[in-house]
Amino acid sequence: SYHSPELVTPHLPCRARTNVMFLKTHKTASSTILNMLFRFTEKHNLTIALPAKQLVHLGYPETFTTSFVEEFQTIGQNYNIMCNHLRFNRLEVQKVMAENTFYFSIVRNPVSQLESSYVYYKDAAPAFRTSKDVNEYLASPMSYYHKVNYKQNIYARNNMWFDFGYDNNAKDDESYIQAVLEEIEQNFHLVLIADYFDESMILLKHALCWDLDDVVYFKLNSRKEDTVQTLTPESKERVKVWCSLDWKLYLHFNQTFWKRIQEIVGLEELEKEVNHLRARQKELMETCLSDWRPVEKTRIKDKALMPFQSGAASILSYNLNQDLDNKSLRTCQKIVMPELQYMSYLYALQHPHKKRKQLGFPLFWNSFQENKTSPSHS
Ligand SMILES: Nc1ncnc2c1ncn2[C@@H]1O[C@H](COP(=O)(O)OS(=O)(=O)O)[C@@H](OP(=O)(O)O)[C@H]1O
Repeated sequence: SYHSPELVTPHLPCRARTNVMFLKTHKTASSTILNMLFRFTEKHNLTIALPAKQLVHLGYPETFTTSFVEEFQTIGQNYNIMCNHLRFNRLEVQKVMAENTFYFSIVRNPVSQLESSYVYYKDAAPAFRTSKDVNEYLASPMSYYHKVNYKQNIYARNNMWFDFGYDNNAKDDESYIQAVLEEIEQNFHLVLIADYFDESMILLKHALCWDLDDVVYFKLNSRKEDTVQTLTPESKERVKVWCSLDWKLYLHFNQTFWKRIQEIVGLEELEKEVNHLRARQKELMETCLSDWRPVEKTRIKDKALMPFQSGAASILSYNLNQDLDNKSLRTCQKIVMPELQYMSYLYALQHPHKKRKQLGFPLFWNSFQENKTSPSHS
């Protein structure tokens, strides 16, 4: 039988990794991970590579270059964390991240990923805009997806493949796909699976030598039930053909994911730790939230916690408990804070002399300032 070194020396000491690059793919639970990495950045006082000037992403959908990073000219290859949306390009990313950086990403079953993408990017992608619903789109994608719109249609086909830096319209060729998968294996230490999110968090925790609290999260960017479209069984099969590059990407990394779980964690330990994670999450939700579940935008009391809305999706968020002490309030605010708000908050902290991000949200920054001194703010 297999003897890991842990059996001999029970708690092999390890040090938390603090140089981490996360490739934020689209509609894959990546905002939930970004929030986690933002909190980790603050906890350890790390330097994070944020979008330059008034950018909200690191140049996406353009291929990443260092010019998209705020103050790269002065900070150089000394960033600890990078996790905002970007289209991956190893050589340029390496110029930003410290030598011993841990690279990871996440993929999701393309069937649900595409449906989520369809609703969220309904207005942004011409192929989605001109079709009635996702089933109609999948019945004959080529009648909505045209070459002239390739650039705006990145969300409409093999979007994850595109995010990793590859051609999302490439031919489904076995040796090409193999070569890409091998390259991704080389560039990334770990690829997580959104469909097994809690298991992913435990694997990440082990790989990075982090604490349980570092991977505790509230689900962000989820949709109101009635904006989720139901795929017919035929549509589900069609996604696997229409997005065959993403489908093969997913199949491959789903396999490596479970191999890594067995090597690093073990199934028994995994179950135990997933239960711990869920218990801790529940505990935090009871402390932090006034409504147990996420609520839709019209019911969000603090406008500063309103998530960005897009397409035909109704994106949910949380209402905080009104009587939190200062310390809990700060913890709770951060764990529910939507991407754009948290990004511009960190930007103001790390680049105090630069012009603040103009997000067009109602006095979001002031609202957080007020919250610090007046916990009963609503
Ligand atoms: N923890 C966890 N577990 C499982 N699924 C989760 C989790 N967190 C977010 N989500 C789902 O991920 C979808 C949002 O993805 P992203 O945050 O990557 O979207 S975005 O590209 O940044 O806009 C969105 O999917 P849909 O609800 O299908 O749209 C979220 O519900």
